[in-house]
Amino acid sequence: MNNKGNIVLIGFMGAGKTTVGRWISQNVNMKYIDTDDYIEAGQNMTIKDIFANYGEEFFRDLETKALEELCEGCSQTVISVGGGMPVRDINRKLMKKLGTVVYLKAAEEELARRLDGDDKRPMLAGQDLRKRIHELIMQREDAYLDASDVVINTMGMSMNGIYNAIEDYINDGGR
Ligand SMILES: Nc1ncnc2c1ncn2[C@@H]1O[C@H](COP(=O)(O)OP(=O)(O)O)[C@@H](O)[C@H]1O
Ligand SMILES: O=C(O)C1=C[C@@H](OP(=O)(O)O)[C@@H](O)[C@H](O)C1
Ligand SMILES: [Mg+2]
Repeated sequence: MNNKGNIVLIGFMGAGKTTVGRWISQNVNMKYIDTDDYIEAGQNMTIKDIFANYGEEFFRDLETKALEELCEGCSQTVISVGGGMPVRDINRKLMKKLGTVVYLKAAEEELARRLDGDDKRPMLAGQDLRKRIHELIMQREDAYLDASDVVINTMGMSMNGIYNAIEDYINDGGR
């Protein structure tokens, strides 16, 4: 594990970053921060309202600022980020500085099942869900791979199994 002992969870919307991050913090002695929660608390506004009032670029700037702040003070923390975080070069660098970056993957049809009916994710609003998921994954996959130290295909895995896979990677020397 890198010397700050942080784990950074990345991946597409619905991949389980927030769920896995929360599970780890509840079952292992690590703190937990979700950058979406961190941004919402800082702005006193939901992600949906931030997008509606100020647009995507403003939100992306807040994401970069959040990572910069977390790089200053975080240790022994699981950090789940938003699905778009790895798209900016600077964010990929900041995440590598922050900790071991884990890319959580799930099949597109499973993501669609999980995200169907969601109204909190502006990047998916008002479009054919399956098509939108596919299109965004195609745009983002290279950034996810470039950002990550390890990829975990979570299909059929329990929370415990996902955590064990992360721990195995770190214990095997990780990064
Ligand atoms: N491994 C999993 N198996 C089944 N459902 C899951 C799993 N991970 C997440 N979910 C469900 O998918 C939805 C999105 O999960 P979330 O953790 O918010 O994803 P992310 O933060 O990656 O967007 C939630 O309803 C959550 O309960
Ligand atoms: O993929 C994206 O661009 C986004 C993902 C969301 O987080 P989750 O991946 O946790 O849903 C949230 O940051 C915002 O709605 C934008
Ligand atoms: Mg999340």
